[in-house]
Amino acid sequence: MEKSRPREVRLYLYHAGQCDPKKCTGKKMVRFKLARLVEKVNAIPRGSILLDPMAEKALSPADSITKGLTVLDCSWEHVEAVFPQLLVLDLQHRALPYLVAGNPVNFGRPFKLTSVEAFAASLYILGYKEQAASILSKFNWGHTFLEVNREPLEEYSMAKDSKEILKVQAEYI
Ligand SMILES: C[S@@+](CC[C@H](N)C(=O)[O-])C[C@H]1O[C@@H](n2cnc3c(N)ncnc32)[C@H](O)[C@@H]1O
Repeated sequence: MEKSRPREVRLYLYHAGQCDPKKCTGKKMVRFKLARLVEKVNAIPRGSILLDPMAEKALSPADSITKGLTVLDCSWEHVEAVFPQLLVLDLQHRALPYLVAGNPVNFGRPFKLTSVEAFAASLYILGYKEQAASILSKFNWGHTFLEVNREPLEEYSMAKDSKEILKVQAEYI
């Protein structure tokens, strides 16, 4: 029997305190109660998907999101040091496939997404398109992310598994 699908995905933000909280998209999501702030690394829900730009496996519709989705909001300068430390925890590390930033600071830059963009891309790929649009709607540039990535996002959301995601990605790189 098919597992029941939650109506919305639970979103968790672990904030490493390395960026300006006024500009941080993750902190803004927490203020709007769109994501729950996790204060300690050990409090990240076990079994949840951790969006890790260095992960070997790509996120795909085959992933189970029943335990939720976690973004680690840290400075890009520290990504290579921070993520490997979390490999000891029971989390599903997943990288997002090729997508470009839609925010005005890094517009058009591939792979390096803000926290809200990473959440929205994941939700879209996992079939939670309304929730993706809803979290982006709190940012005046948010709709741009979906507009510039609509085609790959649609294709990724129809992929069977991580291998198929990589095949689709190859069309765009
Ligand atoms: C490095 S932080 C920077 C956040 C930025 N300070 C902000 O205001 O949104 C962005 C986080 O989003 C997730 N993320 C971004 N791009 C990603 C990718 N290509 N694959 C997987 N996760 C990604 C990761 O959890 C990453 O640590």
